[in-house]
Amino acid sequence: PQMTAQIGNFTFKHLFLNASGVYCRTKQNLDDLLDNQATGGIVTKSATLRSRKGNPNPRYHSILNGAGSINSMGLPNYGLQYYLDYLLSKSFDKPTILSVAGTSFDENIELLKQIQDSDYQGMTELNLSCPNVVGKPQIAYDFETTNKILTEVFKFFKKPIGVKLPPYFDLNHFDQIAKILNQFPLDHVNSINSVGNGLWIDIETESVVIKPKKGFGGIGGKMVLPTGLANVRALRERLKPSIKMIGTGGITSGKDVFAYLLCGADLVSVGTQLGIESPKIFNRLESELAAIMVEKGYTSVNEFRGKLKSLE
Ligand SMILES: O=C(O)c1[nH]c(=O)[nH]c(=O)c1Cl
Repeated sequence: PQMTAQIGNFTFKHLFLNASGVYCRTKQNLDDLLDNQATGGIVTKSATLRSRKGNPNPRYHSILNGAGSINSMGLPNYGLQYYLDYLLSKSFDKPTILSVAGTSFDENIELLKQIQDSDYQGMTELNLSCPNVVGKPQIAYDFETTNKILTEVFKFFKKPIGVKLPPYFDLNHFDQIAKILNQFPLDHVNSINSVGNGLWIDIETESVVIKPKKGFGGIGGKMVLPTGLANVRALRERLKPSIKMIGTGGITSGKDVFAYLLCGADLVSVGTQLGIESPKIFNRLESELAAIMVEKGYTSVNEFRGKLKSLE
């Protein structure tokens, strides 16, 4: 069955991406993802201008035997130049998405200016939703600042760009963020990032399980699937068709991928479960999705993408 997607001028021959931050910090990670035949493209760890060590360990913990994850990594990455060098070091047979996350308004602008002035011709994703930089709010929860940043960006940035959003939990917030995003020539929206500032406790030790922020961190994995589905569905219904959708959050099976496609996702990305299973997960997800499509008599994802039924 035909499982492909298009974002702007980029054709994805497979529907699967890594979620930024998982299995994508090093050039070796990115090559492993690239070499996997079931990945449609690759996404880098969000880059800052300079290399960052990130928050102190322990900063990641698996919850309830892999039902979820909590992380407060703190944006550890090798800096924009490292990822640009990698992306300019060879030609790629799949689309690449360079994720960036400045820790200030000015850093976000400078990151994008350097990408605009570089020879990089792939896709860029502005991460507006990192929940783990101590003292910094998630930009996309501040609608005015989000509008201000995107207004400034589109004065000079002419290459393909999308945004990574945090989960919203209020229908009016979906209305507000969609109204802002619809004003800009965005290629895509990627929803959701981790559910910010959860807390996990070890009953034995009567302690939190990660060190940064007194144990508070972003929640990912299966337990955030309902939130991810809702955000993709709500944003798809509100965003103009030219803004394509990457569905992220809690994918562990072909059924979850099918659900995201029904909500309108063009592509999906996998984080927590990728960290557990390594890139071979993409082969499993693709064959599970194909089996569901065959069983239902679908020959192309276009026959059911975005066609989630309500109960009339
Ligand atoms: O702590 C992190 O590095 C991190 N962790 C997340 O769960 N989402 C993000 O966007 C980032 Cl930037």
